[in-house]
Amino acid sequence: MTTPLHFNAFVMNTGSHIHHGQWRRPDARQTEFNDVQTWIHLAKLLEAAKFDAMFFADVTGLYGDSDADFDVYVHEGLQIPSNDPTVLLSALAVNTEHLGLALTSNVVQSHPFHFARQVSTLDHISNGRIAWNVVTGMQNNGARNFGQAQLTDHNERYEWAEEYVDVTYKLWEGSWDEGALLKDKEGSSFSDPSKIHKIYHEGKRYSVEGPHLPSPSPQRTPVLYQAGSSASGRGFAARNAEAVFLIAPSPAVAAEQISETRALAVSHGRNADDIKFFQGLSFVIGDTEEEAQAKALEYEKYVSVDGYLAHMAVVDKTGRVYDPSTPLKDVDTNGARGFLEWTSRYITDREPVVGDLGILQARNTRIVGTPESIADQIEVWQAAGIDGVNVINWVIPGSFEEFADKVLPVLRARGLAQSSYAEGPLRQKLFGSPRLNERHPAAKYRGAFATNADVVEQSEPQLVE
Ligand SMILES: Cc1cc2nc3c(=O)[nH]c(=O)nc-3n(C[C@H](O)[C@H](O)[C@H](O)COP(=O)(O)O)c2cc1C
Repeated sequence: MTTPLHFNAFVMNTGSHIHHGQWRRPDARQTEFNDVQTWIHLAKLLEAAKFDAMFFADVTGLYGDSDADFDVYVHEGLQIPSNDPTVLLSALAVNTEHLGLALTSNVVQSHPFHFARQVSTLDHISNGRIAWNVVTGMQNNGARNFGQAQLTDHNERYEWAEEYVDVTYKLWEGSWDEGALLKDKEGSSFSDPSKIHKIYHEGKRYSVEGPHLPSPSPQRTPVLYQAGSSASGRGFAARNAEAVFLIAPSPAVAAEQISETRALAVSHGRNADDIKFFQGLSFVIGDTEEEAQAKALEYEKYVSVDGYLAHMAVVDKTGRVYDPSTPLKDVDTNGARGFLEWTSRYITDREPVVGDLGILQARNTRIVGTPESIADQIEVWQAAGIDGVNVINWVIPGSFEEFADKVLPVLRARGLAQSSYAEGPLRQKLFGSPRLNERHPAAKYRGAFATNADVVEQSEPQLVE
């Protein structure tokens, strides 16, 4: 019995998200990222192809340890200019019916009371199709944009995230009981005060009285996405996430990360299959192997080595990207050292240079082949334990159009992709139930504030001004 995989389109509301340089291609429409119609068109295309969700990445600033190379970011359109996905999703919600809509929001960027309200509003607008990718950031510049001197220490960022999600869980799950919203015209009561509660959160960073202002949305808590890979990141994901993202270099590495995180989830009282794992992959599709290889070379002509280097923060101590001809052994950077070492080991027949990093990044997790051979490769990833794929694009909308037209039919014929949407909110489509299960840490807040004096009894009569 084969189990269908889930498919997300991994995008960002910007010109150059992952595969840097490709926006220069004549068929690339990511240059029209400011035009809402670009995204509406893509969302409709994805829905027609029965993708599970459209997943927007986001950042709060520029990459780089020491402000990296500002010129490179600007010339490459490397995540600048970029727009806020949270705002964009409301436009996509009213133009689609079944597609999941996932936003990324960093704990640094908005107060949890405000953020929880925005998400509840979106979940109402979309009839329960919202997911939240919880991130803590990797950018000093992104932290400085929100008044921090620099990026908060790694472990502390995840402690911060724990408090942040805790506030939102209290608001989403605990503040309003079921049946609180009455809209009772004859009885003259809009809502039942005995079923709406303040949360009185007092923590290290936040003090939030409540109640939550929106009434419960279809999912209450949005589907929770996370991509932590460090020990503290994986711990956070094991406790909180319902979907975890990997960009593992091979199925074997993915299998290891998946089994470790599943075991951690079990140690936190959850079931191993309470979390679904999505591997990021990009595809170059040809009708023959030769055609696919030729297309891959053609994509490589557009690769911006500088763009990949700046994204990886492979910059010297003054923040400049290295010249592509610099031997790797001469690179002294605080950026992606692991990838540098891996590249040095991979290229053994000549002196590896900085330019190799860019090309290898473009090839990383790329599958080149016919629809049939791509489906074979996806089966290998599934055997390693993944539940889904985040499809990374070269061009918008072409990469998704091709995947939908050529690869999905082959996957469908093998029982590896859904051919229709299940009923209900996004969580119901993914897990069979619209609300978080009772093993999730947010579930403990259901009914937890019922002993708080209810809102109306507690407040003093107010004069209307
Ligand atoms: C597929 C994927 C998508 C991600 N999207 C974002 C994003 O949109 N914004 C962001 O700040 N970080 C993003 N990250 C980074 C992760 O949130 C996380 O910080 C990173 O994987 C490093 O893990 P660590 O925080 O445990 O060290 C993403 C990571 C992956 C693998």
